[in-house]
Amino acid sequence: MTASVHPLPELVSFLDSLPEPHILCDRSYRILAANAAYRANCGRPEDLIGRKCYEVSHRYPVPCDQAGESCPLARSLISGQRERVVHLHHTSSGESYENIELSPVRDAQGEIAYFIEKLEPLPVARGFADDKGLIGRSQAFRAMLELVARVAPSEATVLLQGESGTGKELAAKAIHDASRRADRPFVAVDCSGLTETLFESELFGHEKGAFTGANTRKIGLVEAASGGTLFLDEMGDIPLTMQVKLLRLLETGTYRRVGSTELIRADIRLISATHRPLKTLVENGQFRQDLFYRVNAFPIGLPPLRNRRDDIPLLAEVLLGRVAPERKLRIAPEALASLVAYDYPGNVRELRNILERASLLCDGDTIMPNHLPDELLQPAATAMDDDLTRGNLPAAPALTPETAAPSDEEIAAALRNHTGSRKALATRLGISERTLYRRIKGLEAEEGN
Ligand SMILES: Nc1ncnc2c1ncn2[C@@H]1O[C@H](COP(=O)(O)OP(=O)(O)OP(=O)(O)O)[C@@H](O)[C@H]1O
Repeated sequence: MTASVHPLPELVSFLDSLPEPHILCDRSYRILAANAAYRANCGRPEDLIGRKCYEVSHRYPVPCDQAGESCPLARSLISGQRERVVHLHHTSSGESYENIELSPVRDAQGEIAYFIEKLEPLPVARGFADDKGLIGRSQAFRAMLELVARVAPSEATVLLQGESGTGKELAAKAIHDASRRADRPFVAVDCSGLTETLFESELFGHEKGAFTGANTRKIGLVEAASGGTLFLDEMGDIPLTMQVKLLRLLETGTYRRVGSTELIRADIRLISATHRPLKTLVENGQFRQDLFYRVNAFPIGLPPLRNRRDDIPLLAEVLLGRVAPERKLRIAPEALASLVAYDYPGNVRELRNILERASLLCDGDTIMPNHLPDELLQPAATAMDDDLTRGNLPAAPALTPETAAPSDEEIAAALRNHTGSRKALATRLGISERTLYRRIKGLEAEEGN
């Protein structure tokens, strides 16, 4: 039986028949009824009925829009229609992201009298207890998550744009997991690692004898992803000649294996990612405009970590639990202050690496400043001077999608001067480690010519 204080028996019994958690509120945010699914999720009737929805879900003393979040009830009162938002809610299993759908219910005079709120857990971020999901609470992160949640159930082609280590692959996987294709394959392809000749046969497969070394017939990644999602990472690195083939696949929905004349129908959803500004590449003639419009149907920007600094304490805590699950490590306030002040050219990946290293250096249960790398402990200018005296590269300005990738000369100079690991160098250049390897390979090939 639905718990309620309201004499609306038909509506209340209808709510109780619904499997998803639902509540009925009045215009002043008061919960009038909660169905069984909601009570199982969020608490006993005496803790719910008559209380304000923002107190129950958020533990806020004021409505969400006065606490810096968007409030679907306030929005619905203005728009007069159904509103959807993504909120972080307190549930019986801890904090978790929920899709909230709020529908107004009108009285006989046509005035909005009540609201029905439906809650659905968001498969794109199953809460922080999950060992893989996206983590964040900041405004910039929520705006990104809301787009991810909205586009996931559709078939739209998505372009994820953001610096290296901002979580593009994690977001792509989240979209796949929340889509109708979730139980089919998610196939990730690193386009920067593929040479021109490999690109076509890897993507489309080849027939036996199609070229020297093709001893057997091989299915391509498009076929392997059939029914699921194909994730093309580092889309900006696809050579122009291959862009034509990709465009044809997207336009016709068909492709041919190398060495075959048979047309095969592709059943994939495409998600691509880039840390390079595709628009600038189009202007420079390095990326086809027609392909750009195809892949850019639904762009989502992933914010760099330094633009969502308020997420660092939460990220640090959850990531520490992920890198050292068997230990109960905590972070000393001084160490946390250094973590929050740092700029993270390598974004969340760099934070994760810093925490992994700190957990290995820490014998006790508290991460102290001396477990953190030097560059976090010095003011920016001092860190840079120090680096210069050691002959290391000064921290490169972090690459944003608006700025260019480092030139070959910059990479060659960085390689000559850098004494640390390749991982550290990639971080400083603001590119992923695999991109650095590819660029070094390119430089070596040039030197060999
Ligand atoms: N919001 C986040 N919450 C939790 N972990 C994250 C988040 N963003 C990134 N990470 C972690 O940071 C690392 C890098 O993430 P990911 O590979 O998705 O980044 P990327 O943008 O695809 O990087 P690249 O452009 O270099 O391929 C992974 O270990 C991932 O789990």
